[in-house]
Amino acid sequence: MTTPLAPLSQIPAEIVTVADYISYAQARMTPQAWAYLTGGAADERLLHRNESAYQRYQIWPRVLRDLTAAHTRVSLLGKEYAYPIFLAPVAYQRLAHPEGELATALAAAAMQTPFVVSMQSSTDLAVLAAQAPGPQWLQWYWQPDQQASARLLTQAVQLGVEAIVLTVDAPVNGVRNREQRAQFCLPAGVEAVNLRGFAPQPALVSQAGQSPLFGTGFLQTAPTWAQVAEFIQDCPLPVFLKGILHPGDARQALEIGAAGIVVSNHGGRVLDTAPTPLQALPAVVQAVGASIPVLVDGGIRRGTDVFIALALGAKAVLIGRPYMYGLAAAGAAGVAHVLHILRTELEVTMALAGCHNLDAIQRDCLGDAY
Ligand SMILES: Cc1cc2nc3c(=O)[nH]c(=O)nc-3n(C[C@H](O)[C@H](O)[C@H](O)COP(=O)(O)O)c2cc1C
Ligand SMILES: CC(C)CC(=O)C(=O)O
Repeated sequence: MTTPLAPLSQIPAEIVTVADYISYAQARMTPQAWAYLTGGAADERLLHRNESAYQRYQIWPRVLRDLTAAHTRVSLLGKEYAYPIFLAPVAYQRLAHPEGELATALAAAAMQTPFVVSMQSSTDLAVLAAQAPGPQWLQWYWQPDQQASARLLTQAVQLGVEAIVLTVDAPVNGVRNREQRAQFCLPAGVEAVNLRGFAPQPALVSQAGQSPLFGTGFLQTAPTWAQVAEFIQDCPLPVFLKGILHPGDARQALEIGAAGIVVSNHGGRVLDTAPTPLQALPAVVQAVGASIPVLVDGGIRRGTDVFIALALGAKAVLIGRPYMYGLAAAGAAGVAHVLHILRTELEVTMALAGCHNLDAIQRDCLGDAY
């Protein structure tokens, strides 16, 4: 087996797109970690559809508009962000780079954009808060251990976390065949450090003849609407729900007091036959109206993709794998460069589509989907 290369100390001039990072990232990870990072569920159809969905739209060029005061600022929950491209929660980032989440947090701070830290972060939340000054949100999986949950939430508030992003689409991992084939497991030294002290989750039973999931106790850790409503009510921070696709679920999220929604299929890692976020987005936006912000993630690889998502009603987007490619290839500099590439592409797209700010990006900027 070939040993992964060391991270790049300088970014080569030939890396000019997100896709250019892929081969550099792969050469710097073990095949097992690569399977975890890039894989999707089952046959990975959705993983590919998430990206190809963006190719169904065209963007109308509009000419001769005044762009002298153009900007990409976006207001969310009473705060202004420089541009609408945020970093999605990705677990165990020390699989990609020895500095893991700390490198990502430093890049996010330098690039002035929120980093949603995964609850399964391989770096301590306190270390991130102490060493990286940028806005941090915390992704959350509802936990049956209420005492440990309350302790972590209190700590997050004290550390200045600005919002909670409660992931609701993965009560159980999808069937991840690529990970299984690669026999992925966490290497020594990479663990969910913020969950130390939490009661262990029941294990899935996989003996022939026994129900592998139902009745094992595993789903006792899966929350219901009532538990999420209670969580939102008790939480001192605004709570986004991540992993909503159906407009009925979006309405229910609004009813129970969610501060926002992330339309997502978990990057194609849960149910391979789910709709793409881009397909689901317009109906979700219609269901909740202007009352709460709707964000979207999954398959965004170009600034034009960001533009299309905004035109279909998203307030901002999140990226997952793109910044992990940057992280694996070149640490904090790679993450920052990926953000810079996408931000540049978005601004160029806006200029060519005649949009001087994000409010100008509307549905009629797009040609019909085919
Ligand atoms: C390796 C990996 C780990 C992830 N870990 C989490 C996680 O801990 N919590 C979560 O809510 N979503 C997680 N996600 C999903 C991402 O937050 C996001 O929804 C997805 O990556 C977006 O799709 P994209 O990778 O095409 O940008 C993970 C995704 C990847 C690729
Ligand atoms: C620890 C995992 C459940 C993190 C995750 O959400 C993922 O791998 O997609």
